[in-house]
Amino acid sequence: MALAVGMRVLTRALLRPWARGLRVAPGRTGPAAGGGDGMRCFGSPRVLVEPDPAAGVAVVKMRNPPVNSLSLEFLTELLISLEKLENDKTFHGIILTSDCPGIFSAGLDLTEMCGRKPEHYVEYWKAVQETWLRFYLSNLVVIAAINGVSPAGGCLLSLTCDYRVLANNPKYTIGLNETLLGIVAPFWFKDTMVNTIGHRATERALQLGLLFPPAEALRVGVVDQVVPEDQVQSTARSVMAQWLAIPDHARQLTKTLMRKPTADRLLTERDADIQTFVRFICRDSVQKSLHAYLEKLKQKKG
Ligand SMILES: CCCCCCCCCCC/C=C/C(=O)SCCNC(=O)CCNC(=O)[C@H](O)C(C)(C)COP(=O)(O)OP(=O)(O)OC[C@H]1O[C@@H](n2cnc3c(N)ncnc32)[C@H](O)[C@@H]1OP(=O)(O)O
Repeated sequence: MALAVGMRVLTRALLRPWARGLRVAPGRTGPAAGGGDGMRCFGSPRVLVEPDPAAGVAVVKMRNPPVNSLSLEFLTELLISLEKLENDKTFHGIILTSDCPGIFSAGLDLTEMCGRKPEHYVEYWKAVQETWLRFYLSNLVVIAAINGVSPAGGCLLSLTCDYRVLANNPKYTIGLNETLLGIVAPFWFKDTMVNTIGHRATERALQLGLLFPPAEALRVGVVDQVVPEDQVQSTARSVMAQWLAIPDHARQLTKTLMRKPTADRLLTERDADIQTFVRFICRDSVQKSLHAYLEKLKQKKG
């Protein structure tokens, strides 16, 4: 039932004008294309997929410049790529990384949550929920190769993965910093963090809106490994090999066992969660905070 609702959201998204024609954008044969067996890179304007069929792995590169903010279009393209890889028996694992230098993802797109109509907020929030559910429950092994800063929704996206490798650069901070923007991480953001680093560490991190630099992120457990920047992709590949050596069905069932209770909470409260989001985001005080935050980002330049 829940899956059917999810499929409807995805199908509706695919029917949108900007989503048409996104299914396959054939490109060059990828450098990781498994020794020239002819499988090409594919993807969409904002998501580049480099398949390595010999290894059963695809590298999914986010390229929504300048900061990989998770706009409605971008989320839809990510979902389409994930679905395509899940439906292709060649692939058992994906490495999620960024094509934008120094930035993994700036999180949810603030312009999707500012000055729009309530109907837009409903549509946007459904896409955010769907992305979290799909990545969190994916049967594929998903490894995040975090090659840049990763606040809020960017951090959440990495937390849906099975393993996180972070580049050792002090600028590459990661965390759920929503409170700094005057907003609140929803319960399923919080649950995902609690499942990763525990209750007390989450309580502190979320209230203070902490963005952890690499050493701290490793210490608290937000990431599993910190490596020199030029070793992020190779490390993600070695880790992937280790995970893929486990019998798939046993690994998948274990993942489901671990994650389903958390996902079920959102699945049963999905509509209420949308209403809560829309009510919250429509508040004058919240809109003011978000506008001020966006302005601050813009003024930083000048
Ligand atoms: C009772 C409970 C109720 C709960 C109800 C729910 C409540 C709502 C929950 C919402 C959860 C929100 C999750 C989020 O993810 S919010 C987004 C958080 N993200 C951030 O705080 C990051 C902001 N960005 C930055 O810090 C920097 O941009 C960054 C470090 C990522 C990069 O810095 P850099 O110097 O390289 O680039 P610029 O800052 O100059 O940015 C370039 C342009 O990009 C625009 N930008 C940046 N981030 C975003 C964004 N997240 N969304 C949209 N646009 C973004 C920035 O404004 C620049 O634009 P211009 O070129 O036009 O100036």
